[in-house]
Amino acid sequence: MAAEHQPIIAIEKASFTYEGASKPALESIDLAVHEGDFLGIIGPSGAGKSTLVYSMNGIIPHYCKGDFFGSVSLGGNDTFETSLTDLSRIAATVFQDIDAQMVASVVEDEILFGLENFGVSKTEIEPRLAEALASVGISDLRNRAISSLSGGQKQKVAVAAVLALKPRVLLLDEPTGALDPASSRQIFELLRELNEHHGITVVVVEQKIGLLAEFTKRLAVLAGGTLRYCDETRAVLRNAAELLAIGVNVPRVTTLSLLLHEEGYGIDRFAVDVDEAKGMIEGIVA
Ligand SMILES: Nc1ncnc2c1ncn2[C@@H]1O[C@H](COP(=O)(O)OP(=O)(O)OP(=O)(O)O)[C@@H](O)[C@H]1O
Repeated sequence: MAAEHQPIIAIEKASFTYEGASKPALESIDLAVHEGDFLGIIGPSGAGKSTLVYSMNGIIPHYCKGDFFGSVSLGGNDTFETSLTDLSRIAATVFQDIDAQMVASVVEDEILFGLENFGVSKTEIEPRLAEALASVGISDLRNRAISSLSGGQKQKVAVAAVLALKPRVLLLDEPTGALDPASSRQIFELLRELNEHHGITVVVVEQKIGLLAEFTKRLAVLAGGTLRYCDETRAVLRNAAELLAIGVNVPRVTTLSLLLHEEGYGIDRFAVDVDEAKGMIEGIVA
């Protein structure tokens, strides 16, 4: 296979059991993410979503103790054989608890910290810092105290700090968990911009199904440590009854399609957005 066609993340038969746990958090996961993908990961609480992110960025097996089977490669490097430092040059992670992730008290210092740690040369630091702030749209926050920022602004600082490191993959674990709907949407608009115009592969764990439906290209559904679906977002969402049964929400228009189908309206293709729902209802009325 030509190198450019190899997935940037390739997970093969990966299983992981945390030390002391009675059952695996991940079981026999096969998942390939190609460069340019925008993959959403969803599943009920305890499904293994964070564990899957940790296995993509090398925290598993390097940092979390437990039994790891199978293989994961990141940018063609086996995560088992590659140091966390080298892996972090390929994939940058924005963790669930951004307050715990922040190390500095002022925005520009937060970004400088990563650049200095990565050994970026002095002449390159300023342009990278300015570019990272600009690409996230927060150049005006450069000298602000992080403690004075809103949740959405902090999330953008966290994204800028990892973008300055020029990763090929951006991994985010519930980046909108603490945000209101408008700020959540802004974060996804930013992720789309980074994906479409900067060529960054995005993998995001997220509970807000409306955002996943609108912004992601593909969706992976985890439940009980196993991968139940992984396909184009719209194709996955059409499995409305199955998703609801495993505790995953679907867009409201998809639930409506399911209800109409159960009422005997013969819906053969469930709507996943408002336009499709409009077409479906016009069809029924006609
Ligand atoms: N450090 C740990 N030690 C032992 N078990 C753990 C540890 N971290 C997670 N687990 C267990 O592994 C399983 C998967 O957890 P994980 O955090 O990956 O799920 P999740 O889908 O991200 O959940 P949530 O949506 O609640 O964040 C759960 O059963 C959890 O209790």
